[in-house]
Amino acid sequence: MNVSANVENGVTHAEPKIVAQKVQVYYGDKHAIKDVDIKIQPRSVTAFIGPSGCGKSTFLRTLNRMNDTIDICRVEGDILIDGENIYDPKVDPVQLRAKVGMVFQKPNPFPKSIYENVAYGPRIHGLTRNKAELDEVVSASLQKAGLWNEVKDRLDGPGTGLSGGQQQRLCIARAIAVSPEVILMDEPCSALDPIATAKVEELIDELRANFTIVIVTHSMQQAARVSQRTAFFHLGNLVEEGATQDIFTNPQDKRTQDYITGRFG
Ligand SMILES: Nc1ncnc2c1ncn2[C@@H]1O[C@H](COP(=O)(O)OP(=O)(O)OP(=O)(O)O)[C@@H](O)[C@H]1O
Repeated sequence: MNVSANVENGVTHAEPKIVAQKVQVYYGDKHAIKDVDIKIQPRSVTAFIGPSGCGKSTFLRTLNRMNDTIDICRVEGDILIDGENIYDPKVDPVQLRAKVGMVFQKPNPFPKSIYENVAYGPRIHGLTRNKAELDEVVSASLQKAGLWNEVKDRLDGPGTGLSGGQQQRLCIARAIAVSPEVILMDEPCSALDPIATAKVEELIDELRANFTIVIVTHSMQQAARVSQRTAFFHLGNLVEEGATQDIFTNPQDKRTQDYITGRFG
């Protein structure tokens, strides 16, 4: 954890957890992210919003090098997490993705038991020494994901047998189990009904006490409900970023204003 902070006008500013500088992303010749600079605060929720195709998911994926898995994708610029450039050749992307976990649009539990879904990461990363420790990590992760009471009597049952909302919370438990510092969420509620969505949003609000969360969402209401900071993207540009309340009530750029008032998107 980065503990340094400074105080300005009585407001405490923590050191940013993530600093992106002059980030460009290309898919072949297509310039999908253009010169993006952003600082992401620790232990808070930052929402990425903007019209379809503006580059929200592409930029999100630069934060744990998920774009490395796309052949035609090229990333330029620097992304520092706790001051370390994650694109440095000495960074192991597998370790990076344990530190910067990800939850996807569609819940994607492994075709294994609920227990195994959560135990898999700690096991392959060698985080526990014995079965008792692994059991403890599995139960703690399910508790943090708000799923323990619903599944504690059926840990051997298949993860895919849960409801969609429970599956998404299982995927969040799986991400938490390897003790990440950052959790990236790419439209985590888009496949869920309103009740399951509300539960996941409540969970996101609880998780920000311990994790830095970045969420891509199509729902401005969701961004307003769950995030403290909001970044608006348009045609590959980061148009503006600020306190969520300011972005929604007093946007500085006409494009942001047009988007939040429903004039395009
Ligand atoms: N794998 C890919 N190969 C080629 N082009 C891609 C790929 N993924 C995304 N793009 C293009 O990059 C641009 C940004 O896409 P991206 O999915 O990041 O936008 P988005 O804002 O997340 O959109 P949506 O809200 O619709 O999910 C789009 O023009 C898209 O067509």
